[in-house]
Amino acid sequence: MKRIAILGPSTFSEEATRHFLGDDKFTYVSYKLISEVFNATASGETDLGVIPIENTLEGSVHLHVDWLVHEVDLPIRAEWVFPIDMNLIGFPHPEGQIDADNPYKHIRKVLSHHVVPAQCNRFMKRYLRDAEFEQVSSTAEGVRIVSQMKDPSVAAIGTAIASANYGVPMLQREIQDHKDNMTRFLLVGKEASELASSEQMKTTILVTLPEDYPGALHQVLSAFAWRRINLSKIESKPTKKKLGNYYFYMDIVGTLDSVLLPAAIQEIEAIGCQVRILGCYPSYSYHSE
Ligand SMILES: O=C(O)C(=O)Cc1ccccc1
Repeated sequence: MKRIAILGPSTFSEEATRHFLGDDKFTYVSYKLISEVFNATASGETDLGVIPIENTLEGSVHLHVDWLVHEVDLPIRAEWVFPIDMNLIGFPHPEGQIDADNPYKHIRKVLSHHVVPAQCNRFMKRYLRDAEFEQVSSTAEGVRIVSQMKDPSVAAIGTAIASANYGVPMLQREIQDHKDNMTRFLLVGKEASELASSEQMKTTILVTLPEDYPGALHQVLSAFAWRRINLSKIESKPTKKKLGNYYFYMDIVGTLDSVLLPAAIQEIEAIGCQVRILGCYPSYSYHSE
């Protein structure tokens, strides 16, 4: 059985991965830090790794994109999108509600993963105004700490599974700003995975433009445009080598097995762009069970 590294246990990554890949074909190996997920997969300790990469409200998880681009050489093998329901998890105040307007007034500190506050902004402004946010390595780690502290003034935001597994009560379900809060996950690994094919294939490339070439980005985009190749994402990111130097991270709808996409890539290389292919992989959309 293939081994898959995930941030976990009882995280959104685990929920999303079990939903898509099931429980019988893979062994899931939990790591506390996302850097450990990358390193385990790069060193061969696991065959594959799962990385949360982008959220509807927050956009890219920059730290994870940086790891993928700068720290490891792990091709993308699949992607899927999963709805994320954030939950407030903690102990109620022993004397009951201390403020008539706010049942969570007793909470002074909230622990969670760093991408969480942007997804629960409205709820936190309304009910957790006096609470300090403390970043921990995963949502489940926050719930684990709360379970040990048993202090009602410290709560966490995480999965329903973490609440059940760590025995910390669910104070309020679905506190995310938008009902359709989605996160995109990537499966990465050195070896091709034997996953079910998807009708939608995607290719991710990084493009560095030649310096002093006016209109280079326009030419890159037109190489895709006139072939009617769709880009589903384009983001500029610093190269980290020199201030003001950027590369473009592009998700392209299409496969390298086609005629058109390799031709477009050749065309942009011909104008002096550097192209690195991060992966060509099936993209799965979400279907509720
Ligand atoms: O900490 C987790 O539960 C994760 O899997 C990372 C994460 C956090 C918030 C939304 C999606 C993924």
